Amino acid sequence: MSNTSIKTIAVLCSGGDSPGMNCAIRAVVRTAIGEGLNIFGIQKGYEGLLENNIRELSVSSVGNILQHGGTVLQTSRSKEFRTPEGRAKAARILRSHGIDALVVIGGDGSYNGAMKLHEEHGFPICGIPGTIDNDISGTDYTIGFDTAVQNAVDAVDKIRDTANSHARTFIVEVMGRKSPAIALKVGICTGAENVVLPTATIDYQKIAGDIDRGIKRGKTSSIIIAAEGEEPGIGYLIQKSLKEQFQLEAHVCILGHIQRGGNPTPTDRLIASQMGHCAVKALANGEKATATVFLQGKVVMAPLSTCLRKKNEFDVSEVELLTSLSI
Ligand SMILES: Nc1ncnc2c1ncn2[C@@H]1O[C@H](COP(=O)(O)OP(=O)(O)O)[C@@H](O)[C@H]1O
Ligand SMILES: O=P(O)(O)OC[C@H]1O[C@](O)(COP(=O)(O)O)[C@@H](O)[C@@H]1O
Ligand SMILES: [Mg+2]
Repeated sequence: MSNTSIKTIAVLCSGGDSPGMNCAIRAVVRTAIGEGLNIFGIQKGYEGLLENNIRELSVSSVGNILQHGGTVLQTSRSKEFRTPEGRAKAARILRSHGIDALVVIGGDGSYNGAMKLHEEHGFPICGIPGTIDNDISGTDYTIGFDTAVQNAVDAVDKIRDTANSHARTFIVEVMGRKSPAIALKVGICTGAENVVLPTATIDYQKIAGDIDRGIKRGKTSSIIIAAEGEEPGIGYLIQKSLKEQFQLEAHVCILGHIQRGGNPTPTDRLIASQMGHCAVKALANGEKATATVFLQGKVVMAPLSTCLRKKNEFDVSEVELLTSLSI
């Protein structure tokens, strides 16, 4: 049972959806009810909150959802919530339902919004990291990353089949904005000849040299994994440069949103369930501004303030691994 004055919690998803969000929602709802709390679902993230799109949830509202990708609560990106006036309106709407704490499932942007809501209006907040990009500071893992990598690896394996049959080079563009995480992991797991990361300058000479060396030693295909960067389409720029500078022909495949859908992997289901459970326990225990994080293989709590930064650093040893295995 809750040992604070908190009686009613609400949960929302915000930013890009990610597979496993439904597992987190289910865990939040069922843990809250187990703690004797009322639990509300806010539809469509901060935008839905500002439209008062809120309903009470029950144990059965979240039945039969954990195996599905996407989010039953839906999600959004909201300009209005970025303004102090928007957040004041959100606070008024939350209070009108008797809601006294909020669980936000989302990425670094959603966390920054939640932190402001806490600082400006005193709402206790607990964040659950949900984004395929694995780019939130303070946590080794964000829900959906494993499924997105799995989806991309499946796709690249298929591309490899046709690339081999025609002796072709493919540039496969993966999601992740400024985060190198998906590109690097997919590159290692598919035996890519090269990975182009969002923060690095592109070394076309090296890419062309690697492809040429591979062909000379009898390789029948080459795959370059490119992280999309701020906007999709970098694959076509790489294609153009390889053609113009080295007369090298390459095909482009942008995997896009296919990476973000589909049934969550067991890893995502497990971590999301643990995080949803811990988030409610933390609020029920009187925590004011925390987030669930995954550190050293365990779900634990951390101050929300340590999770507000977008993470785009990567482990150099992973690049070394990829490079040394793709000779
Ligand atoms: N600095 C901020 N201040 C207030 N709200 C923000 C801020 N950054 C993001 N948000 C809110 O969070 C939403 C989701 O952020 P976004 O960066 O798109 O996704 P993610 O949370 O997945 O990183 C935004 O549409 C906006 O409403
Ligand atoms: O949904 P949109 O607007 O197409 O955004 C695509 C972006 O969303 C993501 O899938 C996830 O981003 P967030 O989780 O930070 O919102 C990125 O990998 C991708 O660049
Ligand atoms: Mg983000």
